[in-house]
Amino acid sequence: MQSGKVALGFRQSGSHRIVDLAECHVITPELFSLLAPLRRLLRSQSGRWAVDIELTQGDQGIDCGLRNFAMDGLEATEAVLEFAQAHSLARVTVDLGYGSETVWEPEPVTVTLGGVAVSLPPGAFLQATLDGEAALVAAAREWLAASEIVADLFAGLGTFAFSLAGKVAAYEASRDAHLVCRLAAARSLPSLESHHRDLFRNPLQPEELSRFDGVLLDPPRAGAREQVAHLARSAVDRVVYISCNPASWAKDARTLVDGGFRLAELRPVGQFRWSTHVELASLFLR
Ligand SMILES: C[S@@+](CC[C@H](N)C(=O)[O-])C[C@H]1O[C@@H](n2cnc3c(N)ncnc32)[C@H](O)[C@@H]1O
Repeated sequence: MQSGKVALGFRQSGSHRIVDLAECHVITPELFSLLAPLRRLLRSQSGRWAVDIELTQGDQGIDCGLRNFAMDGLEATEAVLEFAQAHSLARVTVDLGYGSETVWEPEPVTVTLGGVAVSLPPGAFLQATLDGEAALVAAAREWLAASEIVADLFAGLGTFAFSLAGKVAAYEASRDAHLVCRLAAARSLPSLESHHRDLFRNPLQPEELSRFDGVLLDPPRAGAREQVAHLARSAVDRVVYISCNPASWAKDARTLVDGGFRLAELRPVGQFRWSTHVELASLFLR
């Protein structure tokens, strides 16, 4: 955004250039319909800004997070509130470098995971699309149907944990995500326990893993080198590995195979249409 001129869209592949979106067949029509009003809102701000905008469809409507957005003074604040009200947004948060500040949230925002409403912390990780999420969850449910107690590692808000049939112990490093998962589980799914844990620095040890008859992991792009090394040395014989990065998945898969696992099934999930990005759902057995 530069003195009244606004380019609103995604970055061009391999570049910092923003491609100003005229149409988009990737995001949902509901999200796309917000782009014109967002352009008007951004145009009302003075100066040169690179604003990061995050739009999420929650149970109550659209959650809009604005980062590096100068909401200085009463007029700017009123413009944001009018924008939120006019478009029936579920929430607007503004982050000027000190964390997300909620400026509009008539009702607490939730997302429903496995039938359970879970509070949505601003900026929390969610799978990018509902159908991508459904395909990944279906694979996990199928492969872990007979498991009585499952560890869900890198669990986030509980996308998988709330959808699995047996008892689940969820492990997650983000405090916000762990706390909302714990709260929703206490209210609606007592068979789910949520643990706050950094699995890079403090992965589950082979003896801790021995109480599980299935382990699901869904790490960030870097993969889960330390955790997978412990899994390879554990007594666990069923691992469901969900990955957003085939390169780190391949390295971790090598470690599992060297530890005696075989790759029983692999399902690519094209969650990001018209991109080369692919998610993997995989089942390792021994
Ligand atoms: C790809 S997301 C998956 C989240 C969840 N499984 C889902 O489908 O919504 C990876 C998750 O790993 C968490 N994470 C990142 N580094 C971590 C670490 N060192 N230990 C534990 N969790 C971590 C992130 O906060 C994020 O929630």
